[in-house]
Amino acid sequence: KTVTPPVSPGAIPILGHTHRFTGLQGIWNTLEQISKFTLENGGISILKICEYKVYGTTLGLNAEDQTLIDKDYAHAFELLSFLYYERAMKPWLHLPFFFNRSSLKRRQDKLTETVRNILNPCRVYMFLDNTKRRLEIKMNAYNSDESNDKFKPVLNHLLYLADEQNAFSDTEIREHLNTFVIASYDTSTVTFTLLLMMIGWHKDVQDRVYNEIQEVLNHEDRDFTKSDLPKLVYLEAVIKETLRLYPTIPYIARQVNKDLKLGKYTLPSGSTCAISLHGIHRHPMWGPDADQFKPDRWLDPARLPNHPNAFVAFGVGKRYCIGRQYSMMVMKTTIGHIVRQYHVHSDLSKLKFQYEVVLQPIKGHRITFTKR
Ligand code: HEM
Repeated sequence: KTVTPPVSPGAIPILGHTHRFTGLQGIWNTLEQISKFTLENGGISILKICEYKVYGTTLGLNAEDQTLIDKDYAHAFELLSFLYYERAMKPWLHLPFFFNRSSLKRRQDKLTETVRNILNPCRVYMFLDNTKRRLEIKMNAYNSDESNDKFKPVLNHLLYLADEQNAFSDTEIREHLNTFVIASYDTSTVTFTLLLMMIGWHKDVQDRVYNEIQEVLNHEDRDFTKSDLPKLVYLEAVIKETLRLYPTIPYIARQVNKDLKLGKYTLPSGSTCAISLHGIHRHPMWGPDADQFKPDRWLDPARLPNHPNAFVAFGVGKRYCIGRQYSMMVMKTTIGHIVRQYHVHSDLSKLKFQYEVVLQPIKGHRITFTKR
């Protein structure tokens, strides 16, 4: 489904997280390009931007390259995530006996196969200029100066380690790439959408974000540098508060490997345990205003719960999100660029979600930009 809202003069409609994979083509490296494209076409999908970031950083693909993993790969992932949710909602399918005989299992196997075949390292090799040549050129450029800041896609690292140190098989490379893509694109998209919704609705918050950015950049028209990002303290508080109220992954799961006593209950060894991150973030330890959006709480340690796992939007323990730091940088930079140039508008009262593996805004997530 491609949803294209009407363009009203002076306003730039951005489709929040509309139906994924809208079929729009194009890459937007800068907001100028985004807004130009938006105005010409009536709307863009935030997902498309995040998708580009993910494919770019994971695989090093540019605009032309992306055709390799366009609709089939993306669509298969989307459906897989939905099937996972469908199984979770049907307790009888939790039992392997029923699940293995179900049409859901057959669909899952087929989609898994699609994903496997598309992101086959051999095909990625071929795609990167038909041979490894381009990859080698890239790697030489990177290796010649370790201290430079040049961007290295994950794929380059993996292939390099595989070739030079025999560290990974093709299958392992493929599985790692899949993990990166699936763990990063939808989470980033939804978080980005929610952030825009929050600052679009809370004008006072948006003004403070804007003022902080102007101060950190010294009112100069320049890009952010690495050293600017830690200074965006209020913006970080806004990001955390958004993720606290709406953890993009509302539940995580763990396998219980020995009987675990919790109060008067025992979780038996071998069972799978779902942990509600949403529940932890709304727990009374956050105070009577746990349900309210108050970024200021992050600026005063005395207002935060005295528990190391009170904020778990990026998970907890050994399987904690490895993209956390990166995500914070991306969110700060992207929101920073948008707020510098645009007023953001949204209507939070109409926002509706659906629980899937990643929380899905399904209604009321229209975001509008007007030029400052
Ligand atoms: C705002 C964006 C993101 C959120 C909210 C998020 C959240 C999470 C959560 C809740 C987990 C599960 C941790 C657990 O089970 O305890 C996770 C795992 C993971 N995330 Fe993220 N994530 C985000 C972005 C990213 C990005 C951009 C990447 C890649 C660069 C990434 C890579 C991963 C990987 C590889 C795992 C699996 C780690 C493991 O099982 O050891 N994530 N993430």
